[in-house]
Amino acid sequence: MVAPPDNDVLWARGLHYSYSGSPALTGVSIGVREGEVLAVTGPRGAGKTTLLKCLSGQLLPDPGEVWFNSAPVHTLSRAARERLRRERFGWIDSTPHLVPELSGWENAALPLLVRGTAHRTAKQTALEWLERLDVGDCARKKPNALTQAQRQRIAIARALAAEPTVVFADEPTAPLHTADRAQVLRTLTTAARSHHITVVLATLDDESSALADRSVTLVDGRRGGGIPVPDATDGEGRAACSVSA
Ligand SMILES: Nc1ncnc2c1ncn2[C@@H]1O[C@H](COP(=O)(O)OP(=O)(O)OP(=O)(O)O)[C@@H](O)[C@H]1O
Repeated sequence: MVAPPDNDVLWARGLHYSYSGSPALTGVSIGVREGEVLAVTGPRGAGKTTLLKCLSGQLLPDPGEVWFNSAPVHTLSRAARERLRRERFGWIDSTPHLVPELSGWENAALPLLVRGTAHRTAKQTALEWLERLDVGDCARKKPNALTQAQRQRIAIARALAAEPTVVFADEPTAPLHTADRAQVLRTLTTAARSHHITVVLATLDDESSALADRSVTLVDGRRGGGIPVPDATDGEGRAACSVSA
């Protein structure tokens, strides 16, 4: 086995994945640098979600290798991969999956409470993240009293509140109105950068990938040509990186 480069928080080589014999990834290799926001773009069905699931240990590539912080993920047991996901990764889906019985802040605090964070600290942290995502007024409401956009902002707060090493965001602004999309995505990327959280963002949308440091394209389960983001600077003035082939 070839060891991954030290500065890649995630590194994957030769990823293949098929659903019942139908290929979704056919030999994708990718490195994700620590602290970067990497956009994975490509048309519907290109394999973006499957790639994020392989990188996050939800799916096991067959064959293929995934390394996190220079340690192999693809050889871990299911339980060890679940623990890794719980402790080091966050996931934002294209639709918010909140626990209906819990209030907004309880949903946002859930990963912290599961980790054993003190109740008071978990609540305080969750409330701060809800404020940052402009849903502070939803803290005491149950999901069924909220709009889809409010629920999605809570799901984003939940993913960030636990300050994971990597957040995987699979078309996270899909349920939002166009006017909300850029603002929520900017909040997500700015917050992630200020907390040194790496983001792998699957998106169909050019506006979203413009907020990333780097962009890679999938076409039919393979890497297409990468598009360097010409002048992607965020509020902190971070410069764009070029694509690694
Ligand atoms: N659970 C599944 N069972 C069978 N086929 C699947 C499943 N999930 C994805 N696929 C197929 O695998 C291929 C890649 O899908 P994937 O969802 O990874 O692509 P995507 O780029 O994320 O697409 P989208 O933008 O539509 O979400 C597609 O052909 C899709 O139909």
